[in-house]
Amino acid sequence: MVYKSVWFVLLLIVLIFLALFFLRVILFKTGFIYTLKKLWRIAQDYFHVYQFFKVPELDESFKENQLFKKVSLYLQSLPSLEDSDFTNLVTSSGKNQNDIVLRLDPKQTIGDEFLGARVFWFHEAEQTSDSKARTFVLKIRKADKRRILRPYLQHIHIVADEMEQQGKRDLKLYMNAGAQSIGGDGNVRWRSVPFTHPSTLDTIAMETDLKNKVKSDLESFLKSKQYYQRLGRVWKRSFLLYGPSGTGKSSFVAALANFLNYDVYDIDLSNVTGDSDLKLLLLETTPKSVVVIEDLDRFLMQKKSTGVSLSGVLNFMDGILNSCCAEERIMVFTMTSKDQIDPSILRPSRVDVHIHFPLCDFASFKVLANNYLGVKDHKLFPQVQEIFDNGASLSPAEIGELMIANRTSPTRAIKSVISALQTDGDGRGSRRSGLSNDAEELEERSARSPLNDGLSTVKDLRRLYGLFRVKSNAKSPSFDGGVSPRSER
Ligand SMILES: Nc1ncnc2c1ncn2[C@@H]1O[C@H](COP(=O)(O)OP(=O)(O)OP(=O)(O)O)[C@@H](O)[C@H]1O
Ligand SMILES: [Mg+2]
Repeated sequence: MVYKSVWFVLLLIVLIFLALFFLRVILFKTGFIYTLKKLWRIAQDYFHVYQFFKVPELDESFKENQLFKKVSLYLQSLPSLEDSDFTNLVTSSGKNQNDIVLRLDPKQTIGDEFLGARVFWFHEAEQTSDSKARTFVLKIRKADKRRILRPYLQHIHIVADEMEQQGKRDLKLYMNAGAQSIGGDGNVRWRSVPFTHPSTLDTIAMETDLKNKVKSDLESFLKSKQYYQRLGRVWKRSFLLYGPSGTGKSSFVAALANFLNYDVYDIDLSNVTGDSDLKLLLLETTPKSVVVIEDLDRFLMQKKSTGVSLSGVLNFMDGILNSCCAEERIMVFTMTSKDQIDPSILRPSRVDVHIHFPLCDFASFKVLANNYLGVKDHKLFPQVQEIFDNGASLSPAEIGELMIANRTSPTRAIKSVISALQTDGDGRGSRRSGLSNDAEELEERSARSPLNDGLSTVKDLRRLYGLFRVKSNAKSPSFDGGVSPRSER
């Protein structure tokens, strides 16, 4: 009898173990618990009163809503986005296109916890006449609203700003769309594309001292909000980049934007209808941006019939507008030479820093050789240095193109640069003086052993790319900056 009851107890224990095992499988390996939780939440939601707050992508004047950008960034950081039933995986539109980011699906709702309250986010896409306006909607319990709404929005700002500083924000390049696209529903002054220019301050061939000065100037600018406020000055910094074509002015603008993690607003003055249009363009830029006007000298000298006057440009540079919409902005103006420019453009405080971009010297050549050919030193370097010392020079763009065309062989690349410097490098310090004419060039090319089948001289390049070099002195680069700068004139 005792024997039988022992067997019975053992059987019972085994059965209980089996039952527990299957229960565990059912609960954890299936979605049973998850479904129960979800049903419980739906039941809870049903008995609460909610308020909805919309965050549209564009405001009433079709400007980008900054809060929309921040919410978009903030939602990417939420673990609930990753844990939700489904979400969108998209490749980043930023520099690293291999990055995969999570994006809220239009049919998706995700939750977030803040100060013990639960809030929800979802998307709402409204189809207008010619564009799809996106809106984020925040769903918050009425009982929690008064307590958490403001701190929650502040929290979003802080998290999004931190993510921006860590470079998680995809930069954008804005271009002024021109008169034809202004007016009407959904039309905007600025059109944007992802900004993916790879140029950095490290890849720019520039005197090391000057580069370090630029870096520390930018770093101190970023930290000086209070300082500028105390001085009663607008927190902005203006740069004038001047030098011959192909010396790296545009690449430097891109490098600035990458260094600061700022968007770029590229103003094409020939697309601006008049002074007021120019003002409105500036009004519609956002903080943390580099606003660029390229080839300002060419525009001012051509006096095109765009309606933009010199005073319009001056107002743009430092006018009353700055007080309301130029905070935390870098303004950059590029030109080939300051010689023909109206002195009022260059007056102190209108442009804070003047940077000269000269033709290549030996130091810049070495940076280019390292960047383009991966060569830090080479037996031909002394010969190159001698040619530079004798006064020959080309633009970094011309030297860079020769290096790209011959990149499979550093020796061939350097030889082609030497040959180009001797024939095209202003003729100074080479066997001939003055610029070679085409007959001499042909004669010389037939006598010269072919360095490669492709591009060997700068003339080839100029024919190919239509590069026209403006002659200038290959002086050492200069940096003229400071909060109260001097004009070099
Ligand atoms: N200082 C430099 N360092 C590195 N690369 C350079 C430099 N200057 C020119 N390059 C290379 O040459 C090309 C042309 O340069 P970029 O467009 O920046 O010249 P630019 O001064 O703006 O010319 P332009 O006045 O004609 O607009 C770029 O691809 C860039 O990589
Ligand atoms: Mg340029």
